[in-house]
Amino acid sequence: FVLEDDKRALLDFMNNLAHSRSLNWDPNSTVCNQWTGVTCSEDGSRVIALRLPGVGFHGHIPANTISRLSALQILSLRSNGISGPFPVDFSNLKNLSFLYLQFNQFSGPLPLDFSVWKNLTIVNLSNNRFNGSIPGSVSNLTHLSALNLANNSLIGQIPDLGMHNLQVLDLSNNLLTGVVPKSLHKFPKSVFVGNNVSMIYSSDEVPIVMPPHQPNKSPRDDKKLSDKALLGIIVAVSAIGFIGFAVFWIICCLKRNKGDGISSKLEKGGMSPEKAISRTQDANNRLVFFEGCNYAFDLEDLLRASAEVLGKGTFGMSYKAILEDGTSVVVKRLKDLSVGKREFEQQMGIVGSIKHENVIELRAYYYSKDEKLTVCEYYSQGSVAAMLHGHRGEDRVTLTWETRLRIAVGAARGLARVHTEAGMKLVHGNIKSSNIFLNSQNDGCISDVGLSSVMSQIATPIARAAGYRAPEITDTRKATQPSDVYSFGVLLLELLTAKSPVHTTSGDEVIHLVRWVHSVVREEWTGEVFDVELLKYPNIEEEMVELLQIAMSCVARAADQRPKMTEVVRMLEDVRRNKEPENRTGLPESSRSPKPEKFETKSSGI
Ligand SMILES: Nc1ncnc2c1ncn2[C@@H]1O[C@H](COP(=O)(O)OP(=O)(O)OP(=O)(O)O)[C@@H](O)[C@H]1O
Repeated sequence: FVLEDDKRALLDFMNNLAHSRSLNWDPNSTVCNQWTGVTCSEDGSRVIALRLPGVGFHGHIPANTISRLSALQILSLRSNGISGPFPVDFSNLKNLSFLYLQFNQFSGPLPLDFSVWKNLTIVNLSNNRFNGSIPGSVSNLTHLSALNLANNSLIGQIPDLGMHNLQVLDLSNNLLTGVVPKSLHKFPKSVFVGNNVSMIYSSDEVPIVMPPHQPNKSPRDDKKLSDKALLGIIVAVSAIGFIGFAVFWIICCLKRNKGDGISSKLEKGGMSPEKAISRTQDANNRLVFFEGCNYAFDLEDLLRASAEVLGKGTFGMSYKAILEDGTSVVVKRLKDLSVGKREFEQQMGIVGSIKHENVIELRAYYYSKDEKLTVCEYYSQGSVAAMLHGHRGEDRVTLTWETRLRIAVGAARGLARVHTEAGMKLVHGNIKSSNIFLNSQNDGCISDVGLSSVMSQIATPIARAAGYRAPEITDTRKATQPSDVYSFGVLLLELLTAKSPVHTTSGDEVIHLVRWVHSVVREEWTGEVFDVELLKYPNIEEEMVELLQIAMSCVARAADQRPKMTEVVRMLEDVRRNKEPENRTGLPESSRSPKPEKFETKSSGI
């Protein structure tokens, strides 16, 4: 077997199973490093893990596809809509250790002979429509540490699953009958709840009958229930599910030893475990992905991903989450939305449709009563704010003039693109250096598009945000395209001066960057404005002055005197064009704006 065979098996699988989100499995690219959800062995010779949760697969798993990946150790097809029987040919996957098929629509009996998978460690087949009995062969799996068969329609007696390593078990909400084997009495009662089984305790020999089975509820059934009853059921099922899931995932996380999950981080943020889990259990509240998103994850992935707090922003906490397949994403937890679900979805729909190299793509969002999340890619170089104002020690990398120009031009192009959306009406509303990142070409790109208009008014303006706000803006939700231009002008000043929009001097004097630049320029000490770090670059003075002029036109006090973003892009490209021979916009030489003879500012009245 060689990797080429595995590649063909994967392509056969993808091409023969319908899926609603596209996978970046280009036959001409390298399987091991580029294909979403695929992990290879260290020597790159075989595929050892396939993780494709939440890809929108539906239909039966095509025969003789995945089963050809004979070196496969991890298979995760969770949270799809896969139907049909458990694939018989999976018995060829002799090295399988982790099998996650939960939240699908598999039906029919479980495989009779589990002993073919000698290495199986974690099996999760919960939330499907499996029926028939639990095969006794499961007890031959000596490595098995977690088995979740909850929320199926399994019948018959529970076999003696007293394997030494089994630490997590969930058989709840099936149609099981009879007496729970003694070897399983070490597990909590919640493991068996929702069946018709009894437990005989050796101490008093009194049978305890477990509550009867509650059939799985589909969203269609839910409609028949009153809101109160529904709430009750959700809370009850959630609480039961939580215990099983929590223990199950704790084991997984401990095994992977990857640190705190985002779920716990969210809970620390003030949400009760029941509420947190009711989110994961509610099939209607799925992450909404945008077209072209190659990510293969679902809410469950996010909640259990290893997470790190990035910081608290104006609209809530941001977390970096590392998913099962190693992808890093940023999850922003939005607090205090000012709009309802429909308006939020509409706005996210507009933002998610923007595909531009200078706009950080919104990959997915999530909306429920308790939680509103947005998901975008993680930019490892950090924000422009961190680059400009972060650690100034010896190991600090200074932003070169070339980089600053690339940031300015890129961010301007991104913002100009945003302004063309929603019938030329979309507003960013929160342009600032902590929302600007560097893309793979080291060009600036902007994040947090369109959030300000769906969030509540910020009661007490945060000083760092206030420095970017146009003078006419009193309500943060009512930002306009001209006010975005003002904020962009402040960003340009920040790039030129390396000073924060509002900062204090050593004598505790509060300095407002725009006013300070105005006063310095008015006194004709223009040279004093620029970051001292820039002075080491030869022959850039003229360009710096040009950039300063553009910045000053953007921060004009009167909104109608500010240029449009398309104009700003053109002016910035002209500055850059002087550095590069190639013509970036294709504009003829004659249409470029003339270079200033002498630095002049438009009267801004500040
Ligand atoms: N996509 C991303 N990649 C890397 N870091 C990010 C990303 N998005 C946000 N961050 C970082 O996470 C931290 C918190 O971001 P967040 O956007 O919540 O707050 P902010 O930018 O400080 O303020 P605001 O909410 O007003 O935008 C910031 O340091 C920000 O630079």
